[in-house]
Amino acid sequence: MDLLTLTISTVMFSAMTAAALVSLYITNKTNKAMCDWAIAGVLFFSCNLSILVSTFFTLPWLLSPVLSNVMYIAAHGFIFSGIVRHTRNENAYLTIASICAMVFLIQFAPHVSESVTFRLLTILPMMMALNGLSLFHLWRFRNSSLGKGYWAAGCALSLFIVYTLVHMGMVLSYPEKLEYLGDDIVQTTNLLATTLYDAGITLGVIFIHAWHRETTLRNLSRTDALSGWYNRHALNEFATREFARCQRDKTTFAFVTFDIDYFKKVNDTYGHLIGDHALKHIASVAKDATREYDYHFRHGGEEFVLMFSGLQINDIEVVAERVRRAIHAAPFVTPTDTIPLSVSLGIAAMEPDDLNWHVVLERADNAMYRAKKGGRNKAERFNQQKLSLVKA
Ligand SMILES: Nc1nc2c(ncn2[C@@H]2O[C@H](COP(=O)(O)OP(=O)(O)OP(=O)(O)O)[C@@H](O)[C@H]2O)c(=O)[nH]1
Repeated sequence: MDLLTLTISTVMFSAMTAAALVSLYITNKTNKAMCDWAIAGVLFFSCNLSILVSTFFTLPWLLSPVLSNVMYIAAHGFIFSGIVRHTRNENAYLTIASICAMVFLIQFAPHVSESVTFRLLTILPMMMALNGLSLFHLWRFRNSSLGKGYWAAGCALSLFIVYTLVHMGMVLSYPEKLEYLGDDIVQTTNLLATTLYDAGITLGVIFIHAWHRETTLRNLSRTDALSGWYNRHALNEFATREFARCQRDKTTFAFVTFDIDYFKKVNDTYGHLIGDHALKHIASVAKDATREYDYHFRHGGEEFVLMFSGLQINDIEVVAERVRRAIHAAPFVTPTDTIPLSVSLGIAAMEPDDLNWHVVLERADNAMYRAKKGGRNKAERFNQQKLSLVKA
């Protein structure tokens, strides 16, 4: 393929990737990372276009190569900024502005302004540093919940960093052959590598975006909108998995269920809106009284479920009592009133012949029922004999 055809293909390809990134941003304008990546796509396209135009017309030196190089570095900078936004919710505009200013000014330096080789040898390391920072960020956050979406962008960045080193090697090996445009191996390889990088990084950021959406939707489908705790659907998923794991590892598996006492009275007296706020309040106090890695579910209405694995039953009783006390000690305060709240709790652990988690939950519910019968605002552990007495 001759260089002109290759250049035209590169321009067409970058136009398509820019259009894809801009379209993705338009479908979700709140996604700031995608905004940065869309800008990067447009900048890559503009650079490639300026190379194509300069094959037909002699552009002013300030436009090509000076501004063209600045745009190319800025494009890599916006990829980096999008990654920083995605992982840390910050932008990297100051870094981009500083590097672009440096690239702009450096091209006026005596040797650099006259020589393509010098220009490349100053710009390529900066580009490599930007891509290295992007890669470092993805690597640092690889174990986060969104980390699985990073591998494609990580591969594209790694390969391009390796190529940049090769490019620098070629620039040093053939300095006399380097024309800004010309039918030589450096130019051809560079256009091919740029196109491949464009494809790789575009697929990479689209994959990050898609994985983010997938994770958000999955979390939404598992979350109860009012309390922010997991919902019934998630209970089914996590309890099935944990029960099987605990049975296999011969470790403890237990539920603590709790229900708000006289909650109907709260709704009847203050209305459902205040009732909803009271529910949120209870969820927040109970969550603070337990550990981050315990499982918290809203089972429905005003009933909540805590799930524990690997914790001794006596320790679970201590946690249940802590939850009860914390809720009792934190009445719900409205602008006009202070509403005292309490909960009744039931505790039950897995027994050796249990076939599934449903029976454990049923026992915890029975124990909770006993706590209600026994005066409320208390925690009861499941006890077969006492249950018979309650039922009799
Ligand atoms: N505001 C609000 N109320 C709810 C929600 N879900 C269930 N409830 C209310 O919770 C109340 C439950 O009442 P009951 O089952 O009679 O129990 P209780 O009044 O708490 O009495 P005990 O449990 O026996 O102490 C009902 O008034 C339901 O309408 C909700 O999402 N928001």
